[in-house]
Amino acid sequence: MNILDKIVIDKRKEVDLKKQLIPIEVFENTPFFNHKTISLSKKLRSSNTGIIAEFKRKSPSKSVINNTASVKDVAIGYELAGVCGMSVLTDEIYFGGTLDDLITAREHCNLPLLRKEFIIDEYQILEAKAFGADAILLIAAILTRAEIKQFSELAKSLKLDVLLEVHNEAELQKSIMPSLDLLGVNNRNLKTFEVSLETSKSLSKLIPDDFVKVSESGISSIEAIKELKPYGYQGFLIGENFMKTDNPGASATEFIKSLL
Ligand SMILES: O=P(O)(O)OC[C@@H](O)[C@@H](O)c1c[nH]c2ccccc12
Repeated sequence: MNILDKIVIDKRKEVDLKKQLIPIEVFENTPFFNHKTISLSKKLRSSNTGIIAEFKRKSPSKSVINNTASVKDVAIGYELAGVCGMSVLTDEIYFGGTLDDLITAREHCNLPLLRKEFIIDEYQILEAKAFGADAILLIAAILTRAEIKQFSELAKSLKLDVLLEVHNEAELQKSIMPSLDLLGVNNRNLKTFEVSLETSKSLSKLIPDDFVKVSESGISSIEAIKELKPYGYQGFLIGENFMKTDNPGASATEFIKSLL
């Protein structure tokens, strides 16, 4: 069994348990549920840097990345740096994140917020909205086409943007549909953790122009971004490169300065 299979098994248990504890009516009555969302795709279309900066404490591939940074400081720092959006990991077991991180980020910045989660159930999409998200991630490797359609249509009805993540051509072909806003190519294979920017380069030509193209993972230099831009990428999702430093916000500031 690969790590992705394990994550999905644990996620199923977690969601089934939560469903028994918190009914969706609770989400529908939260202040953020009817809040106007900020579109990540629109922001990326009009940006010349396109950085989506992530809050990530640990990961299965790297174990601890940053145990001390506060989500409040990082959200404020990322916004000051001029990033286009912030991605907040909410998976606890494998990434050390929580839904509280998402709401804390919401309270301290006006950036479009992506809930970074292994979504396998509609419940998590309602939850994302209730905790202040503007966009959700759907991972093609763990969903059928029917699920991608059902989940993305629900997200759209809640005015959430949808970032669909693929890692190869088959995942991309099975996923293309009008209810998606952003198409992300993960340079990291979630089953083996191998990272290569070539994945973004080779899949770019297969992504229709109506989607905002995002290159995800393993981006640690300005050169990488300059290399990827000619392939049509308008979004660059960066986690570790900022989070591994003492001051992720300041690192993002430096990065963006040298990009402009
Ligand atoms: O830290 P990196 O290599 O810059 O990667 C960030 C982000 O792309 C990565 O965290 C990620 C991309 N897709 C995911 C799906 C689930 C969990 C995490 C991810």
